[in-house]
Order: sequence, then C-alpha cells, then structure tokens
Amino acid sequence: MCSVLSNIINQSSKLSEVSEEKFVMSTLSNSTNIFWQESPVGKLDRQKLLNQKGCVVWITGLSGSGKSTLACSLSRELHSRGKLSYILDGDNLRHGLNKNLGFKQEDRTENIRRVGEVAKLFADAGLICIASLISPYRKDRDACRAMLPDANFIEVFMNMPLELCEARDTKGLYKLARSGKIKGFTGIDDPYEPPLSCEIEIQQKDGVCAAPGAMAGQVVSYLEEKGYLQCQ
Ligand SMILES: Nc1ncnc2c1ncn2[C@@H]1O[C@H](COP(=O)(O)OS(=O)(=O)O)[C@@H](OP(=O)(O)O)[C@H]1O
Ligand SMILES: Nc1ncnc2c1ncn2[C@@H]1O[C@H](COP(=O)(O)OP(=O)(O)O)[C@@H](O)[C@H]1O
Repeated sequence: MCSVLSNIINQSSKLSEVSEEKFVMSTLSNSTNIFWQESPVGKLDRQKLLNQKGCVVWITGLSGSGKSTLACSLSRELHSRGKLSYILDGDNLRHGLNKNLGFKQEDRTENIRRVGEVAKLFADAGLICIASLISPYRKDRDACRAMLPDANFIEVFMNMPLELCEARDTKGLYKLARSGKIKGFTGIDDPYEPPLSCEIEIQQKDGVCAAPGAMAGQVVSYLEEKGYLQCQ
C-alpha cells in the first residue's frame, strides 16, 4: 500500500515538472493516457550549437503582396550570415501536408493551425522558421502566436494595396476571381483582417515598394536588435 502511494506521489510530482503548456496540450487532445516524453537535448542546447535563437517570422498579407519574395530574400540573407532558417510557404504546403484543405473559412483555419504547429516545432529545433501564408483571420494568427513561448512570434504584415497586388496578378488568379471563375478569393469576395498590432509592417513609401533585399533587411535588423541572431 505504502509503495503504491509513493508511486502515485512520484508520478504526480513528475507531472508537475512538465510545463503547464505541455500539460494542456496533452489534456486537450482526443487521445487519453498520453504522457509528454522529455528529450535529453533541449532547445537551449540546439540554440547554442547554432548560435541563434529559434523563432517564427510569420508573414501575412494578400495574394501578390510579396510574402514569398520576402521569405526567399530573408532566407538567403540569413543563410549568408550563417543562420539556419526554413520557409513554410502556404502554396507549397497545400501540395502535401494540407492537400485535403480548400479555402472556406474552416479550412483556412485548420491550414493555419497545422502550419502554426509545424512552425512551433521548427522554432523548438532552434531554427528561424519563416511562415508565408495569407492567413486572413486575426484569431488564427493570434492562436499561432499563443502556441509560442515569450515573444518568439514575429508577425510581419505585407501592407500592400489591393490595387498593386491585383495589378501584379502573377498567377492570373485575381482576373479569374473578378470574372467569377474563382469564388471566395481573398480581398475580392473573401475577407482579409489586417493585424491590429504586429512587430513589423512593410508598406510602400510615396507609392514605391522597397526592393526585396531592403524588405529583408528590415526584418534582419529586427531579429538582430532582439538578439535572435546569436545565443549567449
Ligand atoms: N480562394 C483563394 N483565396 C486566396 N488564395 C487562393 C485561393 N485559391 C487559390 N489560392 C492560392 O493559394 C495561395 C494561398 O494559400 P494559403 O495557404 O497561404 O492561404 S490561407 O492562409 O489559408 O488563406 C495563394 O498564394 P499566394 O498568391 O502566394 O498568396 C494563391 O495562389
Ligand atoms: N518588393 C518588391 N518589389 C518589386 N516586385 C515585387 C516585390 N515583392 C514582390 N514583388 C513581385 O510581386 C509578385 C508577387 O510576389 P509574391 O512574393 O509571389 O507574392 P505573394 O507570395 O504574397 O503572393 C511577384 O512577381 C514578385 O516578383
């Protein structure tokens, strides 16, 4: 009896060592009787190895606003500085992980939730994870922010006018949406909710859009200033 009791006490003290966040993740799942498995090498160890801090740079904005262009330029710049990053691009993920999702509101919400979870894993691995998705709903982006500890979610708003995005129309999708051949296209007949407060906003100055390298420079400066590009 005594050893049963001490086992229970042992188990519950082990559980209390597990962070609140991890415990909540376990209890909210549909699975029962699952336990968090700790790993012998932690986030801090990995960050030291990489000399950087894991985080998520979340780029949101209309189709054609320049999300992928910024993601690519940022990733190149970080690589040239010896920093490890990885791009999660909405379009690309819809070829695999999210291939069963469409563009109705609940599908977009599930799309963002899954990418948020993947981004969280990359950040935990110590990488600078660059997520580039329209992510039109504020509550979905905020839910991803809430998945990450501290201030490790850096929201970048590509604040470009619809007219510019539509004029670019690299994929011809705006034209199809205007002619009614695509229904529920963001910015045309589907909503986009701009961030109320984000870490970085990228917009035109005097009607001119900065070059991709300059936009990436704005993000790199932020990461540098906040200490993400080193690990003491
Ligand atoms: N209805 C509709 N609305 C918006 N976008 C559409 C739609 N249908 C297809 N596409 C193409 O899908 C790309 C956006 O995928 P995302 O995963 O980023 O979208 S979302 O975050 O779930 O809203 C988007 O890519 P980007 O242009 O790079 O933004 C489009 O190419
Ligand atoms: N800063 C920029 N200056 C000039 N052209 C840009 C800039 N950013 C993006 N573009 C162009 O706009 C188009 C759409 O950019 P893209 O990155 O594909 O947008 P999104 O990923 O948001 O759909 C592309 O042809 C790209 O070359």
